[in-house]
This record gives sequence, C-alpha cells and structure tokens, in this order.
Amino acid sequence: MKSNVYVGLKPVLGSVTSGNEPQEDRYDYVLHPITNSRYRDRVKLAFHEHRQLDQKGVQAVLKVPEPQLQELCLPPAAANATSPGFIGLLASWVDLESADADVQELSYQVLSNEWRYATFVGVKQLILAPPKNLTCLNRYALMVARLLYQCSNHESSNTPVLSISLPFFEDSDPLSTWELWCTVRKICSYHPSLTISLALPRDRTPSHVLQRWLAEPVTCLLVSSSIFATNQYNYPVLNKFNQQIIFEFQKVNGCSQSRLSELCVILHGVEKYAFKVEGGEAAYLEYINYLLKRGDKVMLTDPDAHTFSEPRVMPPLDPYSTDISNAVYHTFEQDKTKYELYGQAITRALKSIQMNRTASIIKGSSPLIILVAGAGRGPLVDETYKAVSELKISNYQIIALEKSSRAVLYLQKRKYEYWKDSVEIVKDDICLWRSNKKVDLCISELLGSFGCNELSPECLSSLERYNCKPNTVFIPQKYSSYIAPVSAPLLYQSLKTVNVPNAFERPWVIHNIPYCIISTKINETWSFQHPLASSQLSRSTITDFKIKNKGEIHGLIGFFKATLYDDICLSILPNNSTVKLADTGTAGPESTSGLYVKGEHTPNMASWSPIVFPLKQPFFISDDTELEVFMTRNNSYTNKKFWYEWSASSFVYLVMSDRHTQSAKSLEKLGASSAQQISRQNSNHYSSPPAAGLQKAFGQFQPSPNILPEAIQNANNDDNDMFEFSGSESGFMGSHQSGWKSVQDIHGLGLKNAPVFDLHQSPHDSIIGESSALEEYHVRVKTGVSEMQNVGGQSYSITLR
Ligand SMILES: C[S@@+](CC[C@H](N)C(=O)[O-])C[C@H]1O[C@@H](n2cnc3c(N)ncnc32)[C@H](O)[C@@H]1O
Repeated sequence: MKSNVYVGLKPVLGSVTSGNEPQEDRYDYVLHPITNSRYRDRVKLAFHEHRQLDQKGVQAVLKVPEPQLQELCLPPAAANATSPGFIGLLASWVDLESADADVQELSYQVLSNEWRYATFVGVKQLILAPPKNLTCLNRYALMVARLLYQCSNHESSNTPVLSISLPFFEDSDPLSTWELWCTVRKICSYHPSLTISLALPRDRTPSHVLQRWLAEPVTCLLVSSSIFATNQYNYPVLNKFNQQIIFEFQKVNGCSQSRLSELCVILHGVEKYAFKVEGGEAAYLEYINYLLKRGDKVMLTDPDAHTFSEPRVMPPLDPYSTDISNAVYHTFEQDKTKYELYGQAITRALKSIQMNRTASIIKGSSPLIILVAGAGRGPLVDETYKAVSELKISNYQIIALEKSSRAVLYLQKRKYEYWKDSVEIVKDDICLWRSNKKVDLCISELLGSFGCNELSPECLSSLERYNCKPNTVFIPQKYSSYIAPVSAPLLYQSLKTVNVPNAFERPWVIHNIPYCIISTKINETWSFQHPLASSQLSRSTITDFKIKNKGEIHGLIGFFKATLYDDICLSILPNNSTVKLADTGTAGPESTSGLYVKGEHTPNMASWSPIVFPLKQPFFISDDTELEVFMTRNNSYTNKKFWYEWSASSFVYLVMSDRHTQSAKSLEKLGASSAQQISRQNSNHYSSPPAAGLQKAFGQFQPSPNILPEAIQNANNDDNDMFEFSGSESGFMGSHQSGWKSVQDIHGLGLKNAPVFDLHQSPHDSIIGESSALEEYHVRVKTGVSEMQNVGGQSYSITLR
C-alpha cells in the first residue's frame, strides 16, 4: 500500500541550478504563483486611474483587467500525464481585509481572475496568504466565502480547492492559529472546497495542537528548507518531531479532506541553503521521499495503522429491519481476532458449566443446551462446535437461531456438510422464539458500536424471560457504552450535504473519518449485564467532562467494551485513553463511582468503527470549560419504539474571594439552580480556575450582565445600592429569596411536600453546608447549551417487536 501523500516543490522562477537540480520524477507537484509582478503593476495602474476619476467626481466602475500571457507565472500548457501537476499561489499583494471598499473590490477581482485562469488550466489547489490584520478577520473571511461561493462549483471535479496557509501554532497561544481557521471556516459555512496548508514549525508542536490539526482538512504541509538540520554526513534532515508530524498526517492519509483526498508535502526555499549541504537541492527532495517511503513501510507492518479506505459515514444497523448482505457477513468473518476471543470465552464458559453440572445431582440427566442467538452464516456455531469437540462434551445440543432466511441457507449447508445432528437450526426472531428447551449457555454477537444500540439488551431480555434458567451463562456477560465530546469537521461537512432528513438528529457510524476527542476523559454512560439485574432497559445519564483547551464540538463520539467471559474482553475504546467509569449507584466494594481506568482497543479487531451522536450546530468551547452531557436510552413499551436523545451544556467556573462573600451567601440560600451552582473550596479542587485560572477564566470568558449570577452582579454594584430595597423592613423577604420562594410556593414545593419519587435524597443534600474557613467560591456559570437532539425519537428510532 502506498499512502496518498505527495511531494511538491516551489522552485525559484527561471532558476537553473548546476547539475544538482531535482529530477522531475522526485516530485508530483510544482507550486507557482499564478501571476507575476507585471500583472501587479498593471492592476496598480488601473486602480490609480480609477481613483483619479473618482476624485474628479466621474462615476466609474472598478474593473480589474484579466492577466495577459506575459503576466502569468503558470503557463497555459497542455496537460502531460507524466510531468508534475500545479498548485497555485494566489496573489499576496492584495488586501482582503481593507476597510476601503475599492481596495477590497480590487482584491476580490484579482483573486477571482486568478481563480478562473487556474481552473481553466486544471490547477487542483490554490494557496491563499493568511489574513494580515486579525482585527479585521471577519472581512477577510467574508471575502474568502464570496470567492468560494462565486468562483467555485464544488460539484465539479475541475474546481480547485482553496487552501489558507497558516503556521502550525504560535507560542503565546498554541491554539490561536487553529482558532483563526475555525472562525474563517465557520464564516464560510464549512465550504467543502476550503482547506488549510500548514507550515511545519521550527519548535516542537504541543501534542493537543497536532491532534487538533489531524482532524482538520489539511491539504499541504509547507516545509521550509530553513527548518532542516544536517546529519553527520552534512545531508539535510528534519527534527524527530517534524518527522513524526509528517508520519501522523501520512496515517490520516488524506481522509480529512472531502474534496482532494490527498496531502502534499511542499518544499520551499531549498535554493537558499542548497550550497551548504551535501547533495544540494536534490538532497531535500530525496529526504522527503525517503520519509514518505519509510512511513508507508511502517504502516504496512502496523496492523492498527489506517489502511487507505474511503472515509465513510454510515447509518447504524437497524437489526429488526435490515437483513445483512452476504458481502457484509463475509467482511464480518474476516475479523479473526474477534472469533478467536469468542472461541476462548466459549471454551472457558463450557469448562465452568461442565464442572458445575458434574458436581450437581442432575448430572448427565439432560443434554447441555447451547444457543447461538443471531448465528448469521455460522462462524460462532463453528467456534462452539470446535470447543465442545475439544472438551469432549458428548451430551449436548447446539441451537443456531437466526432471523434472516438467506443466512439460514448458509447454516443449513454447513449443517449438512459438517455439523450434522449436533446443530439444530431455527429460523425465528430472538424476541419471538419460544422453546421448551431451556438454555445453559447463550452466545450472541448483537453488539453495535455503542454496545446497546443494536438492541442486544432487548433481544437477550426476551430470551431470559422465556428460554433461560436462573443460572444460564451469557457470552457476552456484560457490555458498557462510553461517550466523549468530539471535534470532527469532516463529519459535520458530510452531514450538511447528506441526503437524509434530520441527519444531525440521528447517530452515525464513522469509518476512517478523522476526529479529535477534546475532553480529558471518555466517560462510561451505562452498562448491561446478563442475566439482567432488572427488567428496566431505559437509561439516562448526566455526565461531566473537563475540557482544558478551546475547541469546537461537532458531536459525541461513542464506543463500547464487552466482557465476553471472565477477563476476555472486546473493546473499541481508543488506545491509551483515560476512561471514567459510571456511578454504579451501589455502595461498598462493588461501587465504581469516580474510578478511572485505561482504555485500550482490542488489537487487530476491525469489526466496529465508532458511532457519533451529532450536534446540529458546532458548539464552541473556550479553555477550561466543563461540558455536561445529558443522554438517554429509551425503550418505550407504550410507543413500541427505541431511541436515544442527547444534549450538551457548557460551564465555566468563576472564582470569587471574600470580597463577594456576602452576595455569595445570599446566592447559596437559594439552593443550587442548574445554571448557578456555587461551591466553596479551600483547596484547588478544579485544576485551573484559582490563581492563574481566575485570570484565565475571566480572560476567556467576559461575563456579561445577563448571564452573571445575580449575586455577582450585586457584588459588583456594592457602591451603587441607592435604589436597592434594603429588605430590612419586617414582612418582606430578602430580595434574593423572593423569586424562587414564590415559585416554590405556587407549586407547593418545600419540606412539607417532598417529591414522591425522590427515594434517596434529603431535600437539601445538594446545598453545601455552612463552614467558617471560607477562602474562595467557585461559581458555575452556564456559557452555552445545545438543543436536545432527537426528542421522543422523532428523527431516529427503531420499532420494537
Ligand atoms: C452482527 S451479526 C453476527 C452474525 C454472526 N454471529 C457472525 O459472527 O458473523 C448479528 C446477527 O444476528 C441476527 N439477528 C439480529 N437480531 C436478531 C433477532 N431479533 N432475531 C434473530 N436474529 C437476529 C442478524 O440477522 C445477524 O445475522
């Protein structure tokens, strides 16, 4: 396999070097400006003439001339399949951010002239200089948006991609260039032809910055000869960290771009240092080619590296209405790791069941009943058959239960040729199947990317009710679902154009789409174990994520981990992730509340890709934010349907010291409302806000009066209380109490009328008690909230049996 990464070169125009010049077969693209300085001079002249007319009061239309032949750097040549292709540099002498309407218009016309010519001669990609003045970023972005929407026809493969060149990061704020990009692409409505060209840095890139860029549509890596070092033989080489950056992008392999699906590493400035190094200009190109070849080799031998397959966004399987195709069964069956793990789990479970049966009085009286629920074309039946043969179990019966009539034909053929009477084939739905045989061991593989999303709990609960014993053993024994907020711009872009109603309100399985988890942890939402502890199959969770670095969330990414038997597990959690376990709600040693574990993906297992629950609008998060996710799994007996709902809210913590104590106390008396919770800290409970964090929190988030908690607003107005009602007159409540108290009174809420279903909590548990050693208050302020997605399963649901 060769990755989709190409090599480009920006030569000095008209330069002919002495014998060491790069051979054309060492690079795939040449980077050239579209027009030269003659064009700039003519445009300048036209502009001055226009201004003079304007000053004389003559009404004239500013019309920028089209470039002439001698004004072009890129010649109009017939395309040649063997010679390198062209990447164009758009004029950098224009001023897109200018407040002068004429200058802006001129800039726009120059770029659109260049764009039209580049399209005509088949240039694939155009690189645009970054904005010069960040205070006018909106003007720049708007001009880019107009160019994209007026010059480009993204449905045509002839339209070039427009790529904005930016540095990887800036020292002062490593995500500032990313934020700039984020603003531009948002103003351009995530146009599919808008990408980035990143200049490799001289210094080491922080890993969170690299992770962020890996999920973005980067189409060029710009490598200046000035960042090369030399090895002991005086050949030019890159630092380890820049080698790693190129390799990481090679692994993403162009999948982050919806249009080009390829990446180009462009060398520039080689002529400046070539005389100092061995091998001259050609040595730089040799080196980049060598790095890419080496990367390809590593990817071939690393089973977990992405193999190049098209990025895909797929609807999750609806197990009740979709019959899996033969080709998909075939793909499932290629996953040797999964079946090996199932084989081990089956053998271990059978040994344990046999031991218990031998010890019990009913020893040998009835055959061991093993059910493969959802047998497909039979690979798990094969594993079971192998295990019973190896364990020399004689008195047994395997039942292969499958609803798909076409898959059943495969099972019948396999039975006839191989399993013979050991296997009974039943064509039925698991939820409807009733048998007088009670199952000892139930093996199933009904798991989706989120664990429970292909209705394993529903199917197995029905089996438990009608066909199992109290001591039936299940494989898998347990499965858990996990989520994390994710930045996945390509997914957002794809869902905007996918031809499915309410695409943002339904989950999607993403394959080979780059993403970046922006929270510090992945949180467990819930789990199911079999036999089920209760008949309740609906779940809901409110789970918090800490987000250190600003980002844009496009949805919640979902994973699962299943315990097949004992410690034999399948997991699609990302390697080296930190996973926060859900609160089991149990006390004592079984409790898992607040536990953190390492997440690992089962090596070499390819059957599942992650699932994403998207958000309708990208959700911007500033540094040091807490994201609260509310998610439900609904199994409605009344509506006979199953669905998920999800939403996200963001909060920052503002720190208040003694100066605000009085007002904070008043706020506390109100109890903790969802938007205005207050906690008292004697220590740095939250990693960032105190001290430096205080300044940071205020720096990132300018509290505006309408979202400030009332207590803070009043605290800030200490000197200004001449219109305040003192509240000291008898018969009136304190001003802070009145609103909430009045609402409570209307509903008859309070101690005398405790909620009927609040089985655990005393009414004031959530209010933090009085303490004398006060130092700081952390006030939790809501800064954003998404819509609740898929309310009542209106956009996405599965009809239940
Ligand atoms: C993920 S596939 C696994 C198939 C097989 N075990 C394998 O490893 O290739 C799940 C299988 O369960 C079957 N299935 C899903 N829901 C079912 C139901 N309610 N009743 C019967 N079969 C079902 C599907 O038709 C499919 O063959």
